[in-house]
Amino acid sequence: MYQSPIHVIGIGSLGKLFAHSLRKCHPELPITLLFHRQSLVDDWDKAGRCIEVVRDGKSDRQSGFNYEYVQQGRGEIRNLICATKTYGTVDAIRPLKERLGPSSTVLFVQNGIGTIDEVTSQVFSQPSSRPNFLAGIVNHGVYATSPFSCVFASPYNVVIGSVSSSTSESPKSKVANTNPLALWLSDCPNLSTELVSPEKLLHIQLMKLSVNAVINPLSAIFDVLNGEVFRRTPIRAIVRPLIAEISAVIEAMLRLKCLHADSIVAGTFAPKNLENYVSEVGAKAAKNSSSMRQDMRAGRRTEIDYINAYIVKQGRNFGIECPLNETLVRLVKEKRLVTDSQVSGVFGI
Ligand SMILES: NC(=O)C1=CN([C@@H]2O[C@H](COP(=O)(O)OP(=O)(O)OC[C@H]3O[C@@H](n4cnc5c(N)ncnc54)[C@H](OP(=O)(O)O)[C@@H]3O)[C@@H](O)[C@H]2O)C=CC1
Ligand SMILES: CC(C)(CO)C(=O)C(=O)O
Repeated sequence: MYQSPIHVIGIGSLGKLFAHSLRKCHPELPITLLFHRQSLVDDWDKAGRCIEVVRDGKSDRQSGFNYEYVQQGRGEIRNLICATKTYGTVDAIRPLKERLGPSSTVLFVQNGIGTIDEVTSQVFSQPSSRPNFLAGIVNHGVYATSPFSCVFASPYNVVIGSVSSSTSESPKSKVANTNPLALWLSDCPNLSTELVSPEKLLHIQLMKLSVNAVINPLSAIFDVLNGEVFRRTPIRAIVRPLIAEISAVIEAMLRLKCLHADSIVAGTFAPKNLENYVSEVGAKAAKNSSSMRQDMRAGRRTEIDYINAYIVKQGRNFGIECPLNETLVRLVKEKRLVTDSQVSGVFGI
């Protein structure tokens, strides 16, 4: 029944959730976990070769996975879920290049935008060698408690669609709802997956990018929970001009893309509407500590290159200056904390 097994690379919080959800819903589906470190083989044995997901305090352990050490793996990969952090994507996909081809599908489940362009140009520069690319926008909240256990802390939904990189032609598969990987995922009750057209996917990706470009860096440099970004007057003062930059860049991108995608709803990315949307999400996730704040606090690399730096880069293509985004990129990269009284000096507002 299942002719095309699934491989998962990036067995972190989301990788575990996706593998566990697929196993639970499709007990017969062959699922292979791809380990990039030899130590994961020992961790896997210690975990009893199970993935544990804890939801509402209840633990559920799923077994029956295959695993491969990436360097030793052989054979075609038909379906791949890539759940690495954005900045680790090219390094994760490159060793799999010879195993992926035009009849493979790769689903990227990541925040931000830009990884598919990098994978296209740095790994699959020949269009004839390129797999189908899907992107998943994940609105769930999951965190890992050990190498093969995680807590499904805030369930919401996943949106999946076909995507084309800006350096390639239009998506090979116009709709995700004929793709087996997308269909298997959409069967999983835990994931609440919606399959959408490439146009709608882009629209939702840009909405999520806007949210992440405001809440993530501001919560990180001021070291506050999400809700404080919209409550604290000095931080709020940055939100409006920051959104004006984001809006100008996204509208320029859409004007270009709308030649091909006229279903994108006009006006959604106008500054006022975008501000309302971003603050609504901020209110819903007010008590969350953003992923960027957590990364910065832990001294880890952040995903700023795929969020605000992406906006700065796109802005340059359209001749749009983005000084606030540039400042945020710099501060986050320097892991610099800012106090309320430093706002006017640092941001010039
Ligand atoms: N967690 C969440 O709730 C959500 C996350 N996201 C996004 O999803 C993406 C993944 O996030 P998350 O699961 O939290 O991240 P994690 O850091 O938990 O997982 C990433 C995993 O990728 C592994 N990895 C790193 N380099 C490679 C490589 N070269 N080959 C294979 N695996 C590699 C890491 O292993 P190692 O331990 O060696 O670093 C780690 O296990 C991010 O873009 C994030 O923003 C989006 C929405 C919600
Ligand atoms: C929506 C938000 C800001 C929730 O915390 C998020 O996606 C993140 O932290 O990366």
